[in-house]
Amino acid sequence: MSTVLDRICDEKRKQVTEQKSRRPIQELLKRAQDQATPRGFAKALTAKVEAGGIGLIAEIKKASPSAGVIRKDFKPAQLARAYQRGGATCLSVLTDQKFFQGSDADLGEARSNCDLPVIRKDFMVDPYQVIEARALGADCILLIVGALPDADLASLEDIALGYGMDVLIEVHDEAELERALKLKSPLIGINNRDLRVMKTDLATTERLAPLVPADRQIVCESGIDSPVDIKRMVAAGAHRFLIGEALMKRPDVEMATRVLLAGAKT
Ligand SMILES: O=C(O)c1ccccc1NCC(=O)[C@H](O)[C@H](O)COP(=O)(O)O
Repeated sequence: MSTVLDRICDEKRKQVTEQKSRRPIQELLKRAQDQATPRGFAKALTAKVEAGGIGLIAEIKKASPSAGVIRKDFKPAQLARAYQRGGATCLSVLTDQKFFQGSDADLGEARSNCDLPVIRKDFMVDPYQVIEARALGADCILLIVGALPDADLASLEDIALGYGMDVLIEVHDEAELERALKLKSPLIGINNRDLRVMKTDLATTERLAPLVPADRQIVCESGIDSPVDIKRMVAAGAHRFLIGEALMKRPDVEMATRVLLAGAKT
């Protein structure tokens, strides 16, 4: 039976084929080359954690397959500024249109309105999208182990690293973690959301975190809703967090970010 992740990736493959005929790769390569150096996504997270803080990747997410529309008043520039003022270390911007109601323009708008490093949160299945991410200014990309064979993961990772971008490698179980550890990137995202059945369980991080070697950095992803959740995940060994819905559903995103981070400290 096909899962939501399968459907999203199939759709991506179709979109990329269309995009390649509309915008030739040469044009993208030139734009990617012309971008300023990436802002240092992993480095910013590590600096925050080494200073004793929580490395928060705050997500700009209008809608999702699991929640439907999360935020009607959706202005990426304002949200980016609010997240930065609230104490986020990095931003995640969902650029998928069909399933998340995001866009490439959201990424540009968010990034140009703050100083934070930004991950292009999308479903990468083709080198074209990685080059496109850099052409849009992204500082990091996401690779989902469950979506791609090892050889594709390695080649997409190499392209991103070649541009000086960081790569967040996302896993959901032990077998995917084993495959992730064959790659070069230190950032290992443990997704608490099972993308096959759309259920979220923080016990996923508790189970997998002890299996992540000390030279890799865990990013705890999805389903974090409160300071209590953060403290529970810190106890499991995670100090970097990717949080979307819990912040996006609050009218005052800056205050919600502050409250979450302050509560996690006490
Ligand atoms: O969020 C979804 O419903 C979803 C469905 C299918 C594929 C990916 C999905 N989410 C992407 C993410 O990784 C999350 O947006 C991110 O981890 C933040 O999660 P949350 O804090 O629970 O919004």
